Amino acid sequence: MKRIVLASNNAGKVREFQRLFAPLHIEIVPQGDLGVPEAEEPHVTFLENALAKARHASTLTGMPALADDSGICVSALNGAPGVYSARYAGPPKSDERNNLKLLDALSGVADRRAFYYAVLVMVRHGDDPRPLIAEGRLDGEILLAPRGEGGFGYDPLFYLSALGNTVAELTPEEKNPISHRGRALASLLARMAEEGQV
Ligand SMILES: O=c1nc[nH]c2c1ncn2[C@H]1C[C@H](O)[C@@H](COP(=O)(O)OP(=O)(O)OP(=O)(O)O)O1
Ligand SMILES: [Mg+2]
Repeated sequence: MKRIVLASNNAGKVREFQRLFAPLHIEIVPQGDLGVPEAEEPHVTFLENALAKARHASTLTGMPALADDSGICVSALNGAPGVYSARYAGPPKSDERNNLKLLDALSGVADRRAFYYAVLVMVRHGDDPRPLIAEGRLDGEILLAPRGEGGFGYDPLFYLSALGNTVAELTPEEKNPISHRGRALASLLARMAEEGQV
C-alpha cells in the first residue's frame, strides 16, 4: 500500500498521521485534497462512525481509506462528551468553545479523570467485508485552565501527571508514541503486517 486516503477533515489528525506514516513510505492524502466532502457521523459508537467515514472516503476515491474516530471521555460526566466531543459546544465546530464548555461542566468538580480514545478503521475498498480495526487509549486529567500551544482539540486541558505537562506542551515526537492515536496506529500496523499490507 503506497497511498492511503485519510478520511478526516481535522488538520491536527492529518499532521499526526502524516508524521506517523512518513517512516513507512506510505503517503497519507487528506480526503479534502481529493474533493471528498465531510461524511455523516450519525452513530453512537466510535467504531461505527469510523467505519462510516472510511467507507465514504474509499467509495468516493477508489483508494484504500483510513478513518479515525476519537474523543475525550470524562469520568465525572459519565463518559461525555465521548463520540460527541467534536460537536460538544454545538456548531460551528470550535476547539476553543469545546474547551470552555468542558471547563464549565467541571467547575467545582474534584474528580478530573478523563481519557482520550481512538478507533482506527482501514478499508481496502468501499465494500471491504473485513475492515481492519484498532483502538487506543490515553489516561489523564482535566486541568483548571489551558496550558500549551501544541497539539489540537482538548490538548491544552489534558494533563499527564506522569510527565507534568499537558498534551499541548508536548512536541509531536513526544505525543505520538504515547497518544491514543499513536497506540491505535501501532496496533493497526501490526494487523496490516499480518495481512501483508505494509
Ligand atoms: O489527540 C487529540 N488531542 C486533542 N483532542 C482530540 C484528540 N483526538 C481527538 N480529540 C478530540 C477532537 C475532537 O473534538 C474529537 C474528535 O472528533 P472526530 O469526529 O473523531 O474528529 P473531527 O470531527 O475533528 O474530524 P474527522 O471526523 O473529520 O476526522 O476529539
Ligand atoms: Mg468528526
